[in-house]
Amino acid sequence: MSSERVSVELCKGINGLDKVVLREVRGSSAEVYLYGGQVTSWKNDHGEELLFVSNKAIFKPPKAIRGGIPICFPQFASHGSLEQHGFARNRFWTIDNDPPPFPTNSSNKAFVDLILRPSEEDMKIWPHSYEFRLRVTLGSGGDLMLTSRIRNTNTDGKSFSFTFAYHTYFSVSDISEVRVEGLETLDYLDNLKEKQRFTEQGDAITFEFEVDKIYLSTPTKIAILDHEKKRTFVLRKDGLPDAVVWNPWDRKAKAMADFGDDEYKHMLCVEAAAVEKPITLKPGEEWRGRQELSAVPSSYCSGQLDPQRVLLGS
Ligand SMILES: O=P(O)(O)OC[C@H]1O[C@@H](O)[C@H](O)[C@@H](O)[C@@H]1O
Repeated sequence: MSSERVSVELCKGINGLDKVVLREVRGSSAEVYLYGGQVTSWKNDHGEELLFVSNKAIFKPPKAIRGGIPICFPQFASHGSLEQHGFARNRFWTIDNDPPPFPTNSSNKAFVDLILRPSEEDMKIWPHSYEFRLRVTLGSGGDLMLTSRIRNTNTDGKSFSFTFAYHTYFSVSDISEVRVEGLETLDYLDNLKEKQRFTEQGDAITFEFEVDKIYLSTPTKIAILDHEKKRTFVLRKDGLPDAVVWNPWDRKAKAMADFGDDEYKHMLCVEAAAVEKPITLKPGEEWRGRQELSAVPSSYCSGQLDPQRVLLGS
């Protein structure tokens, strides 16, 4: 799994949990815990951490790791009868050494393939047979790509439906200096208002209090601008029409045992998701959902991403 250009190493992480470390030749890296199939670190070629993981994160089952990129499957949040965000994030995944071929070319890239199949206990709470294959790839420019392939392997002829999210926690310098572009004017369901539907106003999204919204039918590209860090995250997605934006703010932060009281200032979740319309698979069918993250240095001032706004002077 390694070449002279890139490396992929299986080693022990916190509490002796297995993790895979991906390294790219220019120095960027990523870490993936087999517990949860969860990316917990993504660093650029200066060694700067780009994802948020709480200082109070508990790296111990059954609690999901607070930060990085938890996988929400087969249920997003409380949109169903399963535990919050489903169970994939607190199961042990295994390395898949012989995955079916991928259409994308991963040569010269550091990647790892993981797989999750249901245990007998899982079948009691969600009575479906599936294969969930996750490929995590670190691109040559340090981009981080996650591709999920979920296949219905039921032998009883039954379809199943699920909701899904890559629950990405971005590390930001100061939440009050952050804006999200690409979600303006869209409809969203507000989790803080009994999932009622509203329409976002025209401006880019900024943060002054708790936010927990599911934006619907979003564009494939969303930008998260961190003015203080002079960094822009670009999230590209495929197969995932929705985008969740979450920051717990101070009151909810205090209520979470595995999250520091002030840490809400330094994180923002923007989650490529399929929530409003669950994905349904017949036996033998496979679904794919892809998220690609890049972090680019920027000197963006408000509105510079959109030349139209600069012209209008708003
Ligand atoms: O604490 P958890 O289960 O990891 O969930 C964190 C948050 O995850 C977000 O995706 C949800 O929209 C929020 O409602 C939820 O509070």
